[in-house]
Amino acid sequence: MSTAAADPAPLVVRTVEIDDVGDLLPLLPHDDPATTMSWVRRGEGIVGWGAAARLRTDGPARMIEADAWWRRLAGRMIVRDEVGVPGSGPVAFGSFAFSRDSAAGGTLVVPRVVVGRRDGRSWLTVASPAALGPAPTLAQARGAVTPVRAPGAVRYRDGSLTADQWQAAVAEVVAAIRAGQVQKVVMARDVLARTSEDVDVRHLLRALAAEYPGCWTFAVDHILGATPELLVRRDHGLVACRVLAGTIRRTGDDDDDLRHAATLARSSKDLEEHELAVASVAQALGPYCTSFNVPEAPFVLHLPNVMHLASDVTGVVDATRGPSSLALAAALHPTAAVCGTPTPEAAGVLARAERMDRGRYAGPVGWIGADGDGEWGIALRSGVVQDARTVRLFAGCGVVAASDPAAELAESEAKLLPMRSALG
Ligand SMILES: C=C(O[C@H]1C=CC=C(C(=O)O)[C@@H]1O)C(=O)O
Repeated sequence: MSTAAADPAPLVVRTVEIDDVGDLLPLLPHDDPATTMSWVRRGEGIVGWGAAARLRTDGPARMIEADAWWRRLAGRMIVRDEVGVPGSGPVAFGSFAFSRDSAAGGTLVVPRVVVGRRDGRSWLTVASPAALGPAPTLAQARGAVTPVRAPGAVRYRDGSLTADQWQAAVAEVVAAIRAGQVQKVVMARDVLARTSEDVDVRHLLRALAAEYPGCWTFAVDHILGATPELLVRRDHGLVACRVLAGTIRRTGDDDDDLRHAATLARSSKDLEEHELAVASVAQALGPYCTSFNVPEAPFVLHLPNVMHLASDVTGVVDATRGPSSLALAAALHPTAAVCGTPTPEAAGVLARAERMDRGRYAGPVGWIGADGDGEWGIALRSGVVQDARTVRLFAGCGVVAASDPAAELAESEAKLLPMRSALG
């Protein structure tokens, strides 16, 4: 089921080129987690604020309904785009729950203002129901800017399970895998952060982007984070997915880390986890592609906190009649990197073992343009702003027959680190 504020009047969308803005994140004018949006990597991408149109969806068809709503809305817009690059012109940011049964559902938001930067070019997009007026300026579009605040002191407490309970749950899942019920299950846990000052999402986003420039720093409708995993990008018919599964922690010592990277690349436990994740992407994407490439072996992706086995899967779809980036995200979700193998059985096992609703964590997050192109990540290494001073952090680990609960707990702590250090 979906609800939009009303069937909105046709939006007028205007994009103009502006002087190089440098950093995008400092442009965000306010701290409202409902209407502060980001999709930024290595200083490029888009940020947005305000809401010219908004859709809320639920249930198994939450992404497909959102895709249809966007197609209808985009089809009725009056557009003047003087830049014509991915992310200019009309865009909607979205985030969707991991589970079809989650109360968290999904959201698509068309920001009132978007600022983008790509290949040295910067642009400003303004969307409103008004008639096409004079070209907007960045200062007008930002309006009143509030100062960025740090969250102050932070106290952490257990989420749905204590660390011991979570390790016991992982042990039960390992037993179920060894008994042949499933092959792989991704087990997640949550931790609650309580801050002494109100949370300003801009503070967290800037810290994440500074520490994890190679990740996509995202924010949409209360969830934010820095994810290394690209569920799908569609750009003029070219489709790309960055599949991650199989992890080792960084030690901080470069020589040790290089040795660990070599160990990871040979680890049969991690290679098994990774192969299952790649297979799930290949199976879901294959039917939509006219050609398709899956690398023979993964490479090791180095992040400041962990290293992952990574594979870049690419394909070609029909750019005019093929599925949109959001439809592809719907087809791919949930991959075995966040759910397990086989998908339905793993989803059942994790729902029982985790004893929590994952909400938007591990769901698709990203943006879509009027032509259906866009980028969708998996909302990992993330937190949900639950109220002014509470952020719920999440992290998960792929569990296979050879997994050890204590090692998985340590891995989940390493994956919580980006959000913990952003909180200060
Ligand atoms: C589920 C998460 O990570 C996935 C992505 C990369 C590596 C993973 C792993 O090695 O377990 C997980 O499959 C998470 O970060 O919350």
